[in-house]
Amino acid sequence: MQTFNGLYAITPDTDDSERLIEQVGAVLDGGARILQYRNKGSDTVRRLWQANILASLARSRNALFIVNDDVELARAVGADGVHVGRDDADIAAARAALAPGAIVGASCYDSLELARAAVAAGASYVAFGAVFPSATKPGAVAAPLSLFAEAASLGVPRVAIGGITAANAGAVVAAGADAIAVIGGLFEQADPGTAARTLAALYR
Ligand SMILES: Cc1ncc(COP(=O)(O)OP(=O)(O)O)c(N)n1
Ligand SMILES: Cc1nc(C(=O)O)sc1CCOP(=O)(O)O
Ligand SMILES: [Mg+2]
Repeated sequence: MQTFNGLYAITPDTDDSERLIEQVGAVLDGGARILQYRNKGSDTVRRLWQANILASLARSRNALFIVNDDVELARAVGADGVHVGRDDADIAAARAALAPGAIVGASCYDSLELARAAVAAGASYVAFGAVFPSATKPGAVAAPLSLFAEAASLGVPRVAIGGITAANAGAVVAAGADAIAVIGGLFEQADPGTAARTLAALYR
């Protein structure tokens, strides 16, 4: 797998494809190394269309492209991988459905035990969150930053998610997160490109 670290941008739910493409282009140009297509609201046709365009955009910037939840969509657009949580496909099934070497990321919430099990099941990276209160997912469980040091021995990249912004991301990086996954801290900002540049700089 190409080095998996840095700014991990996750798309907001939107039907406005034109704006989404413009914002994602700016975020990739700002230094995001990984892009996740996450869209819980649009219909299947629009999701396929958006995912295809964003996959090309990510490829053109040498960024990894991951699809949230939907293994079939990941296959259909030739994504680098998929991200699954507790309500999604299991890790082994996702891996079996994708090309050899595909990335399968796993949500582990606030649980080191879940992370150990995910790695044993073949996860390529583990994600802990929410590290800060998230307006995108207000009900998310709170995950302490101490998890990142505790998970160092797992031997896979550790991703932080939830409420991450330019104002608090330094603490997450200092705690040991290999990547910071961000929605609102990019796509709810007046200038997503500048926000991306600020967040990506924490890994340089
Ligand atoms: C990088 C990353 N981490 C966590 C999640 C959350 O996944 P999940 O718990 O399945 O919740 P939904 O995103 O599907 O609402 C993620 N998508 N990406
Ligand atoms: C999709 C998601 N998963 C979370 C978890 O804790 O597992 S928090 C979250 C929302 C992330 O968006 P924002 O950067 O706007 O807070
Ligand atoms: Mg999910």
